[in-house]
Amino acid sequence: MNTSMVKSKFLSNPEDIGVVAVGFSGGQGKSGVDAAPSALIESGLLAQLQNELNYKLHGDDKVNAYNDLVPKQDPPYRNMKNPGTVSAVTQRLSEQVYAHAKEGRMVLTLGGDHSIAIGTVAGTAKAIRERLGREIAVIWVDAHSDINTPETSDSGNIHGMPVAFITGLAKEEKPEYFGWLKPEHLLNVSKLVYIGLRDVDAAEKKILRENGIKAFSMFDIDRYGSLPPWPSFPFLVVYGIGRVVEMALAHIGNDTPIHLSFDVDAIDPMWAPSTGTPVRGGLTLREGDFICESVHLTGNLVAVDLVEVNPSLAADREAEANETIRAGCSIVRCALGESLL
Ligand SMILES: NC(=[NH2+])NCCC[C@H](N)C(=O)O
Ligand SMILES: [Mn+2]
Ligand SMILES: [Mn+2]
Repeated sequence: MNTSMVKSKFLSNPEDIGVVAVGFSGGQGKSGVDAAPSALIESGLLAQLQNELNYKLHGDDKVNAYNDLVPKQDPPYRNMKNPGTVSAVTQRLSEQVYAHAKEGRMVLTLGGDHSIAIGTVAGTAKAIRERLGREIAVIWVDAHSDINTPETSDSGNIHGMPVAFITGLAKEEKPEYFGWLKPEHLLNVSKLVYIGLRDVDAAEKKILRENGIKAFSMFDIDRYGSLPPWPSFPFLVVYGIGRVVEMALAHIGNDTPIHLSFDVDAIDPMWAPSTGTPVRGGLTLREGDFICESVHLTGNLVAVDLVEVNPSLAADREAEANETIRAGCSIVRCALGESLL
């Protein structure tokens, strides 16, 4: 870890990162998102964390495929597609994340589709409760709110539901269908904050409203421009992302361990086109990086997920996939402090 970087005060080993590579696509219908971890690693992400940012990496750099966990038959249950597979994989992943977080290290999870956040958040929440007696907060950076319950979802894709499961808004008793989620795995809805939303289903809007969940949409990022502090440039409007991040962090409180779950589709398709559900009008690459840099600066970060990079979804495959992978690498490096001089 370089000297200028901020050591997270909630980690007993802030120089250490537990890496979990999750080659999993079962939370949605498009193949290719399972190839993201190896693409990110091959492009040099882990080597940079090790050699340039000077972190010590733990965990196997081989990608987990979890093939042993896939049930022979996995019919829909409560409208969910691949429910048994996603449940089993996220349960195993929660144990992997927990094991790293219990050691007091930062956990970096490379997905995979966003259903895997059921496992990562569950693992972090449980470890931080046990280690520090504290609740985590989650900053969910995404074009989507991923808070459908099985009943409200139109698609049946579990990558549109992880937030409902980790907050306990979606409940299920059967252990093979997420019933393994216990109170110690769950996130308090008051500790959840979204940034970047722009494609939220009507039923999801209702859930957000009814539960008073803090969310900053793209509209909020545009509208919260602040007045310039420099009298000589009275025409200049300071861009809204700074205020939005400030408000998001204020909502969480500055003494709370943070899990950052970053869906690459939060970034505008101009910079991150290779993803399963792209939505135009998104964050610039700099805004995405800025969110991560700001979270790093808090010194409260305990876990980062990067999800939904799908190298095989690109019109001009080589070029667009490479752009998206570059964007993803940049996001992770910013969260881990590379921007500080
Ligand atoms: N992680 C994602 N990219 N999620 C997209 C979700 C899209 C839609 N709201 C659904 O429920 O299916
Ligand atoms: Mn998304
Ligand atoms: Mn998502």
